[in-house]
Amino acid sequence: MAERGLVVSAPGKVILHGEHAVVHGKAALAVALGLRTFLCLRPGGEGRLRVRLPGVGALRSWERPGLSALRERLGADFDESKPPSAELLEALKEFAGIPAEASAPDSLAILAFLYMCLAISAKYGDVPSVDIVVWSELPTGAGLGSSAAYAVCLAAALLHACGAISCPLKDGEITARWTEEEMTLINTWAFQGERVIHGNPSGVDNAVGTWGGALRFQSGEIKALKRVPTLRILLTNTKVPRSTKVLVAGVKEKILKFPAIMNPVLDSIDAISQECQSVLEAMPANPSPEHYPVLEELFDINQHHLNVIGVGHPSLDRLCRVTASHGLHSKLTGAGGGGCGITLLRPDTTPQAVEAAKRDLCACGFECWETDIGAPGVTLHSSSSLKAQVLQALSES
Ligand SMILES: Nc1ncnc2c1ncn2[C@@H]1O[C@H](COP(=O)(O)OP(=O)(O)OP(=O)(O)O)[C@@H](O)[C@H]1O
Ligand SMILES: C[C@@](O)(CCO)CC(=O)[O-]
Ligand SMILES: [Mg+2]
Repeated sequence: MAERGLVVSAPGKVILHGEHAVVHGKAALAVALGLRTFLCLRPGGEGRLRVRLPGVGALRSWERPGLSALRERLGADFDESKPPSAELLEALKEFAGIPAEASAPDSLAILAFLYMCLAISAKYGDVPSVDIVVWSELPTGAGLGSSAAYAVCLAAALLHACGAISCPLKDGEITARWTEEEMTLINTWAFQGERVIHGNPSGVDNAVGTWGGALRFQSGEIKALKRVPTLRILLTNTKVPRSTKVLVAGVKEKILKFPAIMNPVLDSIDAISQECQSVLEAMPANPSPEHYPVLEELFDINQHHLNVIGVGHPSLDRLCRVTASHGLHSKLTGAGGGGCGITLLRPDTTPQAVEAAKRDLCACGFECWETDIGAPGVTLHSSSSLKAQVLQALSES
């Protein structure tokens, strides 16, 4: 590890279509957001590992011998090809003094850290004494993949600290990316972190956090979209809190209760993802308005489907009504139940029209912003290029 440490970052994501259905083997289309989570890893005090997570108000520190003893005791249970077992997570919670039914953001974040740290060091060798601080431009728990961006940053930093992946940053460079093979490894371990936080994730969010850009994800298969036009998306955070884990479990229950009713809905969502992909790939790089009616209609249909499978929320209905009154089409994104919605802006939607919609959305107590999509995936930064942000995060924790 470099003397002054290193900084890694990973983007959040927007799911255009396929949330929830993707957990059940259907296709999803997702794009990386221009909002990122950052992690700074620096050599730490002798014999200790320290983690500061100002975004969830957590600060923890452990003696390395205590962690090594725990790893020895549980070593056989760490297997990155399987979901972490309930017994293993219980043992980690007991060690960290986390309540058995923990679902608070700080508890889940610490649990994911401990799991990844011990599992990675069981496989690749000890994590040295380090100080870790994580900060984010993403709202936590709002549907923009904050858990996956966190897990991707942790995976990259811990794999790097153990020497399992290289340091691709050359002297004088500000950013660098890892090789395809290294990114596959980062993605595998980030998925394990997501499993600790989400219970039963599909893997789409960590795939976008790792690879960035725009991709189609189905049953673990990741394909970059052939061509993605410049899409203008307005993001709105209803600020209604929700848990992806709880929403995913609720959908599963509904499918088990009404399989003949719910499975066709999932098939229809799958068909929406296919149709949207075909439209996007047929569009020119700078699309003209005539391509938009189909994309808008697909947003509307999918939003109805997501309500049918039980992941809507009155705040999201309101968001859709407000944007519809400005001639704009919206759907929830991510797990739903509150959190964020996305609104498709046409190339000819005027700045005045966007401002008017934003004003009405803000009057509902929502927060909105226009953002870039198709951002790069997991990235290594020179720590000097992000010095101000590192100092700010340290002062907040
Ligand atoms: N910056 C962060 N620092 C530490 N933990 C974080 C951070 N961001 C997210 N987390 C962890 O991720 C959890 C939120 O994950 P959750 O999956 O519910 O929401 P999301 O990932 O933002 O939305 P979605 O999964 O719908 O895209 C938090 O409770 C916390 O444990
Ligand atoms: C709701 C979900 O489909 C997307 C969350 O961003 C869950 C997942 O795929 O893991
Ligand atoms: Mg998540």
